[in-house]
Amino acid sequence: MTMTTTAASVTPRPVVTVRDLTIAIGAKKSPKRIVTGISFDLVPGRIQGLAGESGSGKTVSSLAILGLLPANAQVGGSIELDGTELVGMKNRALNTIRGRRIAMIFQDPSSSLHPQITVGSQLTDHVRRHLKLNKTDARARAIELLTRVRVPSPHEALGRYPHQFSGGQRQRIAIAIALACDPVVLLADEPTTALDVTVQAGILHLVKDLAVERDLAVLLVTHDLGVMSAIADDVAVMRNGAIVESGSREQIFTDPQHAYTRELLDSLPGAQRTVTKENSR
Ligand SMILES: Nc1ncnc2c1ncn2[C@@H]1O[C@H](COP(=O)(O)OP(=O)(O)OP(=O)(O)O)[C@@H](O)[C@H]1O
Repeated sequence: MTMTTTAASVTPRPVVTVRDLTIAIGAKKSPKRIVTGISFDLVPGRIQGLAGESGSGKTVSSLAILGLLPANAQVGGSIELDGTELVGMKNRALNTIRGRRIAMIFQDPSSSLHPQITVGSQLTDHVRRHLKLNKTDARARAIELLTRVRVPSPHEALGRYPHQFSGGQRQRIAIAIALACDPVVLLADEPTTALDVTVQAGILHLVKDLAVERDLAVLLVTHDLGVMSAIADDVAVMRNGAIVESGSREQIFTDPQHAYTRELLDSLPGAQRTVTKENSR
């Protein structure tokens, strides 16, 4: 007898919905339009990619989700987190969401790590502040997180400073801090761009595994289509502040519809293009 089930085909409800997002930055009377009405969803357990060349508006869009745009930015449209509107939300309210429900990692892990504070203190201060854990529980949590992101010798790592780790390990530590409060959303902006190719794959697979095991909705921002094809489930391609095409990874990489997407794929070096296509099957 053949068993059929519909459960596997049901995509979970998005935790973040971005609708008609517009962003302009600059003087009130003549701001520069940077994002011109983009829409996408972030779904638990899935990785949504935002691709496109430098300056297309990827970073600005992800910063808008965190409410981290400069004061002279004008934001229109809607960004909902579990039904709560974030656009126009007061900074104080946003502060409780940032780092707690929505976390972010950046290209340069050093930007999320204090150079003069031990890794242990950075992790335990974070969980003690947000989760109100006592010292012992915070330390146990820090070790558990470092173990999960596969930082070698987690107990010793707690007493070391960021510069005593390699770039890849620093990014793992930044990921541990990002995960410390069990966020529902992870924004990853060029998380492997500063790393050696050999180190990149490990970080990408970690992000992918974490998305699945923690039901984390991930926004992966990168200009690198090789990175995108390695782990994204869905891809939106941005150009000049607009999304020109979006679809599943497979569709974007094997059957691109928009001329600009084809142009981006064609600009990849031959070998990488083959890998990228193979990754997406
Ligand atoms: N604070 C700001 N004030 C004025 N313009 C800005 C500001 N931040 C970004 N921009 C402009 O917004 C546009 C989009 O920048 P953004 O960083 O989002 O691009 P990107 O697609 O992420 O590219 P990259 O990978 O190079 O960061 C660029 O033209 C940039 O100069």
